[in-house]
Amino acid sequence: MDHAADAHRTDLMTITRFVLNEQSKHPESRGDFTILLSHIVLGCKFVCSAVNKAGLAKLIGLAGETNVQGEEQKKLDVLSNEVFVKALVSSGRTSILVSEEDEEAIFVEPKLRGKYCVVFDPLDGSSNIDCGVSIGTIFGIYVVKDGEPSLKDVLQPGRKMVAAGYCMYGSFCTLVISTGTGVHGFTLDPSLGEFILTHPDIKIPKKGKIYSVNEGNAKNWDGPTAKYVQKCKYPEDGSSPKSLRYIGSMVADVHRTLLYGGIFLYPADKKSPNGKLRVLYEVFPMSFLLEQAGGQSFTGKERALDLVPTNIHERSPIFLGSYDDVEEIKALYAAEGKE
Ligand SMILES: O=P(O)(O)OC[C@H]1O[C@](O)(COP(=O)(O)O)[C@@H](O)[C@@H]1O
Ligand SMILES: [Mg+2]
Ligand SMILES: [Mg+2]
Repeated sequence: MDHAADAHRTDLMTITRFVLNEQSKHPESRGDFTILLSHIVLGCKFVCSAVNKAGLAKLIGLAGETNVQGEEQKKLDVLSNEVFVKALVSSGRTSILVSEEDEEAIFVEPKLRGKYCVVFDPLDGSSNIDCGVSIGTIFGIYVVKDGEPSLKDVLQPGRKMVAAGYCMYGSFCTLVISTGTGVHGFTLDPSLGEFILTHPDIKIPKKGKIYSVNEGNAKNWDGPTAKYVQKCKYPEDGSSPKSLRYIGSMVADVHRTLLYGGIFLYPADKKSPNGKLRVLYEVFPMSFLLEQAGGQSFTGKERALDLVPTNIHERSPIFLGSYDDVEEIKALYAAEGKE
């Protein structure tokens, strides 16, 4: 799809108009989701602005340090967490929040409660903050069951999410979301302060030419991962080797995978048998988006969205990307099971 040409046809569709259009397809809807999303969008704009100023404002000092005015400086991930917690609580549409930055789930006080639970990584790619490389925010949304909210509302398989998305703070600011009817990408116009639909109905290429993994962990990989990466470099069918791209920010690596195709891996290894990435606010939202775009996501054992987490910061190995590329790694794990 020619996204540049499509951007013209979208007639300056802002994210607010887009979500209101979606809402009008559900006559029973009372606009709760639209309000929640507008608060998430506000959080993204706020963090985007802080990220853009970080190099100058010395926001990237260590948490607890003081700046020249004697004010306490906050690390960007601490600041981003505060921004999102405030934005989500003040929406009046959430009951439970799970953030990478908070050890415990946050239960919203009864008078501000609403029907959603939001799981999020307020700032993903922390190792890239200080050098100005793309970082992002990842979020997933569940509906809270009736009655007193409890951890059971969040410890659910990823397929139960009603929406997921991420915002990438890169050379421009991009917000990618899915409410279960395809994946749509918006780009922030800084002069308008509006996210404009630039990438409607994103579909990941069926097969890609890029693999993305931290190869520094290779000596500890299991057989199927090692075999897969070997095949990327030395294809047995005589085709060209895949290119390696690895930014080290999941948001940026997954965004490129979504647009260009290929595979992103954060596998298990001998040192980290559950991999590194967190199920609720990294693996699930990205898997939801990739499936909605026509790709796949696999843990080495099962479809990632079928996992049932038992604690809020649980980790899982992850292989996600183009349908055919993920099929190949699935076949290698299936073959290992038969050896
Ligand atoms: O440095 P490594 O081990 O390759 O890990 C990179 C991964 O770690 C992360 O930075 C973890 O996320 P946080 O920065 O939110 O902790 C991912 O964005 C990225 O995919
Ligand atoms: Mg992260
Ligand atoms: Mg983080």
